[in-house]
Parts: sequence; C-alpha cells; structure tokens
Amino acid sequence: MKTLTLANGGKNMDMFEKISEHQQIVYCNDKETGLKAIIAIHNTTLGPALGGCRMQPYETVEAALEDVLRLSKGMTYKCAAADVDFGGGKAVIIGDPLQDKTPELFRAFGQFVDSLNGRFYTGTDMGTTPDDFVHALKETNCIVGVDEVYGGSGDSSIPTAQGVIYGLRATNKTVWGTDDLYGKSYAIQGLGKVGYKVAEQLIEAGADLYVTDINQHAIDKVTQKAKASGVGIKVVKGEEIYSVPADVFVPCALGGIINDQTIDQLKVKAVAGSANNQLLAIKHGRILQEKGILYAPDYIVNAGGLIQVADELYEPNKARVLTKTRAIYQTLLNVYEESSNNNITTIEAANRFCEQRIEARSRRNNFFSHEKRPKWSVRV
Ligand SMILES: NC(=O)C1=CN([C@@H]2O[C@H](COP(=O)(O)OP(=O)(O)OC[C@H]3O[C@@H](n4cnc5c(N)ncnc54)[C@H](O)[C@@H]3O)[C@@H](O)[C@H]2O)C=CC1
Ligand SMILES: O=C(O)CCC(=O)C(=O)O
Repeated sequence: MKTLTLANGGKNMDMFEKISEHQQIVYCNDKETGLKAIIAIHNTTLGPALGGCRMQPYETVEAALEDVLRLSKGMTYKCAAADVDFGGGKAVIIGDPLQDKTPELFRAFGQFVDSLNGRFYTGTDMGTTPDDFVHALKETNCIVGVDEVYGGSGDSSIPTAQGVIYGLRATNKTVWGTDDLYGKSYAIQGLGKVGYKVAEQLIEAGADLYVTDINQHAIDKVTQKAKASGVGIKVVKGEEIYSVPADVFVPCALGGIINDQTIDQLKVKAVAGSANNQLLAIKHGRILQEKGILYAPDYIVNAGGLIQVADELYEPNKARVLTKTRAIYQTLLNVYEESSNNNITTIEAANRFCEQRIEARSRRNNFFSHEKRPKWSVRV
C-alpha cells in the first residue's frame, strides 16, 4: 500500500487512524429538521453497502461514531457469512426515538442516503421502524424493509427473530445434544421488534423465560402472552438479567453487554441473541470459552433480516428468504465445529470463515467485461 508524504509528518491524523478500516464516513447535518446522523461504509468488496439505521440518544458524537464504525464492520462480516452480494454499512441518527422523530427528519435522512447514489442501502435497526422509512423512501430508492404496500419486503425483524430461533436450536444441540427449545430456560434482554418475536416463539415452544426491558409496555405484552400460554416467566430489573439461573442468555437490545463486569455474573451455558456487537472486545469471546459458555457469533445468528432486505433488492421471494435463513442453523454448527477442532473461539472461527470468503469472492468481483453487466444491478 502506498503511503503519502504528509506535510506535518503524519501527526494529528487520529481520525483517519480511527476510521482506517472503513472506506467512507458521511456526517449528515440538517438544521431545519435537527437531523444529526452518521453513515459509515466499511467495505464494498462484496457489493454495495447495506445496513440498518439506529436511532439512539447518544451522549456524545464520539459514542455515535464508535457505534456506527463497529456496526458497519459487523455488516461486512454478516453479509459474508450469509453469502449475500452486499458490503458492510450502517447509519446512526443521534436522537431520542420516543421524542425526536418527525417525517421531515427521515426525509432529510433519505436525501443524504440518496446522495450516495447506490453505495448505501438502509432500513430499520434499534430505535427505528419500517414506518419511519416510508418518509425516507420519498427521497431515495435506497431504502429496504418497508411494508409490502410501499413496495418493500416488510418487517425484517420477522426473519431476524426466525434466525435467532435457528441459532438457539443449533446452540442447544451443541451444548445438550438436542435442538429442542422446550425444557430449557432463556434470559431475554430487550423485548422490542426482535426480542418480543423470539419470546413469542419460545413461549409457544413451552420454554421458561426471564425477561427485562426498560419499556414497561414491552414487558406487559410478553407477560400477558406467557401467562395465557401457561409458561413460567419472571421479570427482572436491568442488570439482574446477567445473573439469573437460566440456561441461555438471549441479548436482544444493546451491544457491548458481554464485558469484564457481566461475564463474572453469567450462570448460563450459552449466549445466543440478536443484539449486534455483543462482545465488548474480541478477548471476551476467549473469556466466555474459558468459563465453559458457548457463544453464538451475533452476526451469524441475527442475519435473517439482512437476508430478507438483500433479497428484496433483486426481487423479493419469501421461500428463498426462508431457505437462506434456515441455513443459519448449519452455518452455526460448522462454526462450532471449526472452533472446537482448531481450539479457537467461536468468534475467531466465524471471522476466519468470513475473511476467507471475502478474499475468495473479491477475486471474482475483479473480473470485468463489456458483455457481462456487473452483478450488482440492484434497485437504485
Ligand atoms: N431489527 C432487526 O431485524 C435486527 C436487529 N438487530 C439487533 O437486535 C437488537 C434489537 O433490535 P430491535 O429489536 O430491532 O430493536 P428495538 O428498538 O425494536 O428493540 C430494542 C428493545 O430493547 C429495549 N432496551 C433498550 N435498552 C435496554 C436495556 N438497557 N435493557 C433492556 N432493554 C433495553 C428497548 O426498550 C426495546 O424494547 C439490536 O442490537 C439490533 O441492532 C440485528 C439484526 C437485525
Ligand atoms: O434488518 C435490516 O433492515 C438490515 C440488516 C441490519 O442492519 C442488521 O442485520 O443489523
């Protein structure tokens, strides 16, 4: 790689060091609507960047940047693991999803997405819903996951939750020798779009639950469902979720929740959930392994939504989405086997598999001829 000679000898380049793994960062500022957002494109080797947009009241711009850098990198790996022809990108909007949403804010966001001219496609993540993006869709076609009546493939949290269930089954099979969900207890953190749907399926399977959420309405909804079905449910407050005597921890809210403080509290035998970036640092994968806790790499388990929105950009096909989501079960079993055979952690095994796949695919993507249109002729 060529290194440029910099006038000041390369000092004060901290920001470029921080984003050194990424291709492009876009800061979006719209005075009229109050929009403050960051779009990060990590890698487009496999195709245009694709990733949801999170809305959160970040305390600092640095915290928002940190989040979007980590989330967009995760998407590069998620796309590779799910074998979709897209690259890694993500966006964050700085604001309170309960107070700061307006149609105009999302239209302004759509205008920034459009300015990237097909390099970035986006839809929902934590704090945003498909309806928010109906407004953004008025400004750009690079929106995924809106309702079918608007031409989208619908709520992507449905296949995400389905994928989590396949991930839980593969995890149970590896730990207990059976992929039944029944007979085990699950500690779910976050009962939003994905977490609630996972809880619903676990309740239907007759599993016992521990749950927590900061939103009382979300808790009421799930406890009513559990009671109507006659399964055991215990609601716990905040941090208590880490120390409950459940079999599996299912994080479905924030990232970074597997860290030095929480690992010591965990009593579970496995961690498998939808939250992006569950490990605060890669070393926490090793610490979990040393404690005998099986970790299901998040970006493999939670790829169902990505599979659906990627599919939508070519031509939606629900049967194909289901087939590819079901494959999460086998991909995860392969990762567990690689980890065990090579004495590496499950996240190291998953990362290695994705990096090898990106490297192999990049050689195919280098080939250009006038007769053969680029394979990335997705909706722009
Ligand atoms: N929506 C999707 O299809 C996908 C979501 N994910 C990830 O899954 C996670 C959940 O996403 P969604 O369900 O879409 O978000 P959501 O915003 O619909 O739900 C998140 C839930 O977590 C709760 N929550 C927030 N902070 C909490 C805390 N400290 N303790 C307990 N609960 C808390 C919220 O009140 C909310 O009910 C996120 O990490 C997201 O990035 C990953 C892949 C796809
Ligand atoms: O679910 C989506 O809309 C996009 C996929 C995504 O952002 C994710 O998997 O984190």
